[in-house]
Amino acid sequence: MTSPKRNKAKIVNGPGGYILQDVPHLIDYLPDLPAYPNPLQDNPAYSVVKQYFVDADDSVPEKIVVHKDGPRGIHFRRAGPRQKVYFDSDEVHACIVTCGGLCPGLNTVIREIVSSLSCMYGVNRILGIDGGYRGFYAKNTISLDSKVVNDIHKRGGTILGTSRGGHDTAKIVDSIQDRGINQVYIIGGDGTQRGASVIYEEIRRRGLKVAVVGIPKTIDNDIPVIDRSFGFDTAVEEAQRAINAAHVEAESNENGIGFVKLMGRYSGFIAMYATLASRDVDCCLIPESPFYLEGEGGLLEFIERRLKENGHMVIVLAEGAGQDLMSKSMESNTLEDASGNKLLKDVGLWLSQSIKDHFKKNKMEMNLKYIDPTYMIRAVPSNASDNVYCSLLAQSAVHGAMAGYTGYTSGLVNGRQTYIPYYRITEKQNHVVITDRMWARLLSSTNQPSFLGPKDIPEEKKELPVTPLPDGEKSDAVVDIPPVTKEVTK
Ligand SMILES: Nc1ncnc2c1ncn2[C@@H]1O[C@H](COP(=O)(O)OP(=O)(O)OP(=O)(O)O)[C@@H](O)[C@H]1O
Ligand SMILES: O=P(O)(O)OC[C@H]1O[C@](O)(CO)[C@@H](O)[C@@H]1O
Ligand SMILES: [Mg+2]
Repeated sequence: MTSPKRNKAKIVNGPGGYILQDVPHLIDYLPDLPAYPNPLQDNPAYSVVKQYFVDADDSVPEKIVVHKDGPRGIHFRRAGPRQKVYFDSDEVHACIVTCGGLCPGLNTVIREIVSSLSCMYGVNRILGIDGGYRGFYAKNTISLDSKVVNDIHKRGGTILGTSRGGHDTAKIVDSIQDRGINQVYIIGGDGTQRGASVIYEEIRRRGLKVAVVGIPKTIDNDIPVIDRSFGFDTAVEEAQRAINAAHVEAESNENGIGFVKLMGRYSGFIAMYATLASRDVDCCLIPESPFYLEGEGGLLEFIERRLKENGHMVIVLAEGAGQDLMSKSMESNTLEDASGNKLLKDVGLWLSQSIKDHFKKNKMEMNLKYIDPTYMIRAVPSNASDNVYCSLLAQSAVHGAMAGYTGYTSGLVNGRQTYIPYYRITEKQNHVVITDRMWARLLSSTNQPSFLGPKDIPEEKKELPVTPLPDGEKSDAVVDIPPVTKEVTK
């Protein structure tokens, strides 16, 4: 096996095309750090477990569908407790920060980081950073212990507060250094993980013994590599309530249309899964699948047809869908939020109005009810399945930091907890792949048009006799994990 160059991607190659995309360790740049036996070995809860510690060589494959003669492919380091730790419990001074938009489960992750540090590793100095990255240098900190966080998983939001913008690397690392913090847990989406990566680089440049750990958060499920993000199940489940209401309204009115807008700036996962779960949805519109309004095969023609057939219909729309269509008919929008994310226009209002105008013009009766539950969905506490997921994620994050790993995001890959190097998390976004089977499943469930002409389907898709393994995209592997949803009666 060969080792990588310092400070670059840590890649380990093995036989049969095995590749480990490893994460940094504090001893990569502080080679003389002492190690200690893991205090968990004396923890009565684990005394009965046969093999509690993770084997140093354990790794998890990125793709589990393989061809018999194919290479073994990319692997990630398996998360979990190690025999040796690189922090003495008394020496640990940890902090937790939450950044970006809200997401169900944030409080559960905070609670479990605190519990894991204090109950498993006997750590008693844990700080909460108030209000996102800028809280490191512009606000006071909050002391966290098991008592303070005891009930927080039952609440939505984040007890620490969050924000966009305000990432000043030098000021943040100065604050970490001045306060003597040596473990930094950063919970947030793609932007946050980019910020975490820069913080890690600066800490390494300064030669500090500080572990920087990311925990991926995104209600949109737009973070690549991982199976799904925490809070996503809850969001899909909560979306059912809005879709149910839309269905009731649509059914009770002549030519009723129930129209629901869900979150999903660039990725339509919530809309796709909420549609599949509900079975009441006639049409799902997501950013990845362009559509058009007028003419043969267009959305308006489909709506007319469905109303004639059924007398009512339900449409689910992700907020990022149809933005190009809207900007053709409105002034273009260059506004950004404090983090530099483009601010979207309300496609729901625009599309509802376009549908209303069309029916008015054609003198057809139609009753459209527009429901926008987006912030209500984001603000709920996480459901049972997400609570378990958040807890395991947080425990894995803590085990990794205690074992001296740094510069990684803790994440679930093919059902296993792993440590993923930042560059894999930040290099691209996870999108619904509309030429994959999952989107086809949705189309066959709603019977909506694909809005794709033959020219839009790549040549190789039409001709290949066998399915190639997806290359860069997580594709089926990402989307095949069904969210836990409440049963919905039609
Ligand atoms: N390239 C970057 N370098 C450093 N910091 C960044 C970068 N991109 C974003 N950040 C910081 O990360 C924080 C969160 O970013 P952002 O608002 O984009 O949300 P996010 O983490 O992507 O979450 P979500 O999109 O799910 O709401 C902000 O404080 C922002 O300043
Ligand atoms: O909280 P804000 O800034 O309004 O952000 C809303 C955006 O955040 C997200 O929920 C992602 O966190 C997107 O789905 C949505 O577009
Ligand atoms: Mg983001």
